[in-house]
Amino acid sequence: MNMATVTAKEQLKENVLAQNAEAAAPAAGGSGTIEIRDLHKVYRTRKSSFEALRDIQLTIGSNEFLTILGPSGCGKSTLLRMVAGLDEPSSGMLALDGEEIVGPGAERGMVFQGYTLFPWLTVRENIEYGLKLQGVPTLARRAISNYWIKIIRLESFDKSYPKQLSGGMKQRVAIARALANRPKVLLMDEPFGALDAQTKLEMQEMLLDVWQKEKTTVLFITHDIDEAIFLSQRIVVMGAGPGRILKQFEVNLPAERSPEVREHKEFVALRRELADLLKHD
Ligand SMILES: Nc1ncnc2c1ncn2[C@@H]1O[C@H](COP(=O)(O)OP(=O)(O)OP(=O)(O)O)[C@@H](O)[C@H]1O
Repeated sequence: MNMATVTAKEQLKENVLAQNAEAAAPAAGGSGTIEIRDLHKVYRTRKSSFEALRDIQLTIGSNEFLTILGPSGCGKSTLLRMVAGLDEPSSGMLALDGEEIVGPGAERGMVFQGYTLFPWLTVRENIEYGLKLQGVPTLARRAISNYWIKIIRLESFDKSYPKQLSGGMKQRVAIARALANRPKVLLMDEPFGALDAQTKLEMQEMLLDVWQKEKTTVLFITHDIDEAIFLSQRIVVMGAGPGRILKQFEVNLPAERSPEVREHKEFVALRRELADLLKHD
């Protein structure tokens, strides 16, 4: 076989893989709009009850990057768990594209702070996991995982197991695994909280890059003011006792955010305003 034939064959294989990737990955479709109305959450035990969330009203638009910022214990994770369908409201309603959320669903991908990869699966197998469950054929799964492995720049780690990866690498795989299923909504609970400062900044840039390509609605949780401003289009600040929305801020910074944006006067002013608000709550 001469070189030209080999190259043509490889090209053909690439083309088939690419077509499969497009065909197999369900289009993100729908809009990914989340509506939260009159939401209350009370945790009850036999002896006591604790009001974790009071009167939450929030709409998160299609493809919006919205961050919930607030101190420890203000109910951020409780709220996210309800959007994920992992917990039920005591009263009120949550809906995705007009359909009430009554449990978990593939159209909502999740990334947590703790590394939740399957330790017995390789990087590639972790990314392909959800696709396999959905019955996506092998060739198409391979094409999709190739795409994601490239985006998260782990080409030489596709056969590695989670224990062989750094914290940042594991979180990149977790993001790829969630997005490989093409969810309408990506729910992220302090996903970079356990990373060192430099890795955290790199991950924030990677996430913005991916979000701009994928056009998914992102609901992100953090208690890091700079992280919230750098990533978001809108920031919702929550306070504790009981957990409630204090104030919302539009982030009027350019969509393309380079690290220098942190010196922007809008950024600096918003940082000050948010810090004041959190300090006085
Ligand atoms: N299953 C539960 N039973 C009883 N109380 C709970 C339960 N889960 C959470 N809480 C309480 O509800 C409040 C909100 O918790 P939540 O984890 O949502 O806060 P958070 O803002 O995400 O905090 P952190 O930033 O520390 O993760 C806390 O006071 C917590 O103790």
